[in-house]
Amino acid sequence: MTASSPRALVRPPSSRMAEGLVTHIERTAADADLARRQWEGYVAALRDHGWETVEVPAADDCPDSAFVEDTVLMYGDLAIIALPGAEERRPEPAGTEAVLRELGYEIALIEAPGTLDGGDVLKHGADVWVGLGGRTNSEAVDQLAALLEPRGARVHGVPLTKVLHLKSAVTALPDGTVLVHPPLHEDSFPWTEVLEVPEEPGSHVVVLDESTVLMSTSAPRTAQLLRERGLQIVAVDISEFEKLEGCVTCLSVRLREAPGQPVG
Ligand SMILES: NC(=O)NCCC[C@H](N)C(=O)O
Repeated sequence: MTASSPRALVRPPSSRMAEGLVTHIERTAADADLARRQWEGYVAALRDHGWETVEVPAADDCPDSAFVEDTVLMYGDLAIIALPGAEERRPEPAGTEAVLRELGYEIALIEAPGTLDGGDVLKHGADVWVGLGGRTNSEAVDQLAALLEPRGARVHGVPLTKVLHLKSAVTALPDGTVLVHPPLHEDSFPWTEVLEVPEEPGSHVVVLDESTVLMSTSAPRTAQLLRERGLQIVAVDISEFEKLEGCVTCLSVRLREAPGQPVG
């Protein structure tokens, strides 16, 4: 990998992943062995597109620990370690924090009574939108504002009623267009550049580069829609993680600037 290769944190799934939390969907039996193979396929897709992956050690006693996105919010060379909204997930961020300290990132901690899951944070440019649902609260938004506004960010709370996390409902294309599946639209959504997608998983993309996005194989009509807009689509099967209310963004954390490197 070159010094400028994009990097992402990933975390192997727990053998107990089928015991993970579900909130807005019915529980269906997940296959942990298949989940492991799907996770390996997801990591391979990142690597096949030039990404370096950095593994956070597995936490087998934490069923939801593959959803590493929820444990941290990255902002340049600052890593803001989450305080998960669900008690069951509170042990997870320690492993992420240790890896990021080792890599030399500046570390800040969300502190009680603030709670935050990283899946509630959507960034584009200087804007940082934070979902206010069952996991992230307004005290955490205040803490993020105190940490990020001095760095030029604009932090906005976005109340949620229909989904687990903000990025369960919306993510952004490389050009900033926000994808939303209409039944999950909230009156609180502030975006004007919006593309409606025909499938719920269709609103979840990981931006691999300016013309390529990774998404789930469970959104084929959305994939076609995005291809017609000129995007390359990398589709991965994450069915077992979707059974635990996960999506493609949950399984990785993009590490932008390595400490000490010029801000890219
Ligand atoms: N960023 C995300 O959307 N993470 C998905 C977390 C799913 C997990 N079963 C949970 O309920 O916390």
